[in-house]
Formats: sequence, structure tokens, C-alpha cells
Amino acid sequence: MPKRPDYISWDEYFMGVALLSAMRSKDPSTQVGACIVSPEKRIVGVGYNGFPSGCNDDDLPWEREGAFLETKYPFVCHAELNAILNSSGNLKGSSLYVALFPCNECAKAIIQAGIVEIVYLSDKYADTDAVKASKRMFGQAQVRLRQITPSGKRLVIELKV
Ligand SMILES: O=c1ccn([C@H]2C[C@H](O)[C@@H](COP(=O)(O)O)O2)c(=O)[nH]1
Ligand SMILES: [Zn+2]
Repeated sequence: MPKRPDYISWDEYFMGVALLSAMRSKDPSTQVGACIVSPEKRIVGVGYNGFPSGCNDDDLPWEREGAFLETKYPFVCHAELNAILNSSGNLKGSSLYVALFPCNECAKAIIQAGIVEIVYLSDKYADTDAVKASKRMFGQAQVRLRQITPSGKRLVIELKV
């Protein structure tokens, strides 16, 4: 019997895991997932944006605007950082699949962890200083950047066998 022809590609698989992880996020406006992949194509870390462990999701704000301490920004742990912190072992030479282009704070952690490639979908904050700083650091550290063009392909997961 020939092999099944309609299996998903590596990029679709790893970005799919990043997007599935994002579905765990409780952020009402932007859900981000990240998946770190070793040079041997093994998943070595996943994460999504959320408040730190032990911090109550219902007590901290999800607002985008207002006084800094009344917004989510000082509290939320970014998907990329969570994926790095959740990972097991050495990330040197690995790739990071992420739904949204990483901010400057994540870029620092990504570079320091030894990740050498970023594969991303959205760059919706490209005009912000955070992303400009991030790209400057990635350029100097020779981290490869690869944007996946959304194909519109639907990866459907049904919770049944
Ligand atoms: O590198 C990044 C940048 C942002 N995030 C998270 C942080 C927030 O939860 C959302 C952004 O919210 P907006 O309402 O779109 O400002 O994305 C991340 O995980 N990684
Ligand atoms: Zn970030």
C-alpha cells in the first residue's frame, strides 16, 4: 500500500503545535503560542502567553489600556519565554515556531538560549519600537527569520478517534 499522501509538512506540524498551544491562552485580545524544535526535529519546549504560575487569572487584569498596573502588560509572561522556561535541556541550534513576531524582551531570551531560527506567522506589531529592537538584535546575532505565508489551510482536530 502507498504512503498516505495528505500528511502535513514539518512547518505545518510545528506551527500547528504553536497555534494549538495558543488556544490555552486566556488573553482576550491576542493569543500567542510557541514551539521550540531541535535540529533533529524534536519538540523540546512549548508555551503560550499567560500569567505566571500561582498568579490568579481572575485577580490580574486583561486590559490593554489604562494605568500600567491596571493592564496585563506588567504581569503577562510571553509565549516564547514560557516555551524556553518549559523546555528540557539544551536549545542551542534550535528553531522557534511562533504565531506572532517576538518582542525585544523575548528576543533577548531567545538569543541567549542559543535559538538560531524564528519561524513566524504574524508581524502585526512590525511598526513598534519593541519589534524594531528585536529585529536589530536578531540581525546582529545572526538569528534567521522566516515568515510562513498563511495558506488558509485548515488543520482540524476532532477529539475522537
Ligand atoms: O513577543 C511577544 C509579544 C507579545 N506576547 C503576548 C503578550 C500579550 O498577552 C499579547 C499582546 O497583547 P495585545 O493586546 O495584542 O497588545 O501577546 C507574546 O506572547 N509574545
Ligand atoms: Zn515577548
